[in-house]
Amino acid sequence: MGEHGTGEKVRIAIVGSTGYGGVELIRLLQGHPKAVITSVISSSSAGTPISEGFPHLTDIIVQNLDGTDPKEIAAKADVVFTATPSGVSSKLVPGLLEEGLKVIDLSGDFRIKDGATYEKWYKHTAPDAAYLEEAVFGLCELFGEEVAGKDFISNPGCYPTATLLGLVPAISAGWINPNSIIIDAKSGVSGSGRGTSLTTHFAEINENFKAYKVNKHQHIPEIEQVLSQVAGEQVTVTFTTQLVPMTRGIMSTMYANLNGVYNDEDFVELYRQYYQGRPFVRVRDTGIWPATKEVLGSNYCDIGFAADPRTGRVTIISVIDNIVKGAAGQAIQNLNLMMGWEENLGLGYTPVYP
Ligand SMILES: NC(=O)C1=CN([C@@H]2O[C@H](COP(=O)(O)OP(=O)(O)OC[C@H]3O[C@@H](n4cnc5c(N)ncnc54)[C@H](OP(=O)(O)O)[C@@H]3O)[C@@H](O)[C@H]2O)C=CC1
Ligand SMILES: CC(=O)N[C@@H](CCC(=O)OP(=O)(O)O)C(=O)O
Repeated sequence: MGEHGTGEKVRIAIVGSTGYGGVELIRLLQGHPKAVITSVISSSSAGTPISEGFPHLTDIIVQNLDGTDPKEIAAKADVVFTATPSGVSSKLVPGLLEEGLKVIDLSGDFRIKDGATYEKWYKHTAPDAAYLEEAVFGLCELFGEEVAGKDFISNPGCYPTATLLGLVPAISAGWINPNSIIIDAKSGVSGSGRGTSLTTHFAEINENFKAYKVNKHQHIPEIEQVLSQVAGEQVTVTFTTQLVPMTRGIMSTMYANLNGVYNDEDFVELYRQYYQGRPFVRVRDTGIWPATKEVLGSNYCDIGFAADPRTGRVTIISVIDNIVKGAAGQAIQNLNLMMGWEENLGLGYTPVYP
């Protein structure tokens, strides 16, 4: 067993390794100095080489895909990432935990602490309350200390990651009215996973820009849960999601009423202080707003501001790569924190540009 401290690598299994999140976990973990992938898992293609479906992994991952039996996974791995759809993770994870595996789940199944709220937004049966309680919500920059030493982490959603990193410092400081927040968020199409659908096929998305799930998106309760905790009062937000014709990237543009007179420099200073020592949040100088390409392929979240004394509002712009900081990268950041390693171990990717 490759435990921390023995000099051996920690053995990793990836369930859902044939999806976008799983394939990105493979890419990023290949360069991790303390972890080694020992099992890539598929519920539909077990027994075949992963390079059959993903030729870019030829000569990189040579073993065949394994099946989903928890005992077999536990025989090969110490930590398992479940990069599986919501409604699937809730059924898989309990068996994996029972086998003594450490689990990092990428789905929305264990993020919402109240089962009834989860069922309302996700339309799936909620996991048992004991698992919801055990799961640590792994938004690393906010709850990293709670992740250390734990066995079960629920990785945050892509939109909530960009949005919460953009809003929490200003709410914590009392600079904005938490119940005035409007979030206008855009995502590349990979955010909806590898499966094809009418909304995401080329002719529908190319040279197009469309809103979806307006006021009904399943990430609303996740965002409100954390903002309410930080604000110390019930917070509700207006949240609009839009698909843009690009592969990766999320831009979350947030508007809120200011509680006082603050300028751009004040915001830059507040956020730099808040995220001091956190390697993956970069706060832009005034007047320089982030773009999705500036974080592409990396675990960075870049944030910029425009405070407007004329309207009494601030605009906060936050960008991430949805599959890295919004999924696989943050999941590895959680692995690092869970194991007591440096937060940025194996994650020092420079953004791909252009
Ligand atoms: N894409 C993104 O940007 C983000 C995704 N997420 C979340 O991460 C998770 C994975 O997303 P993503 O990779 O995009 O999704 P994909 O649809 O691309 O992949 C999901 C994978 O899950 C596997 N799967 C499906 N059913 C089962 C099952 N019953 N048992 C085991 N495995 C199963 C499938 O592989 P197979 O058929 O081979 O088993 C499939 O490849 C989801 O919960 C998603 O919401 C979170 C943040 C961002
Ligand atoms: C572009 C796009 O379609 N994105 C997806 C993100 C889904 C996701 O990540 O789902 P959970 O976090 O809830 O598991 C969506 O908006 O539903």
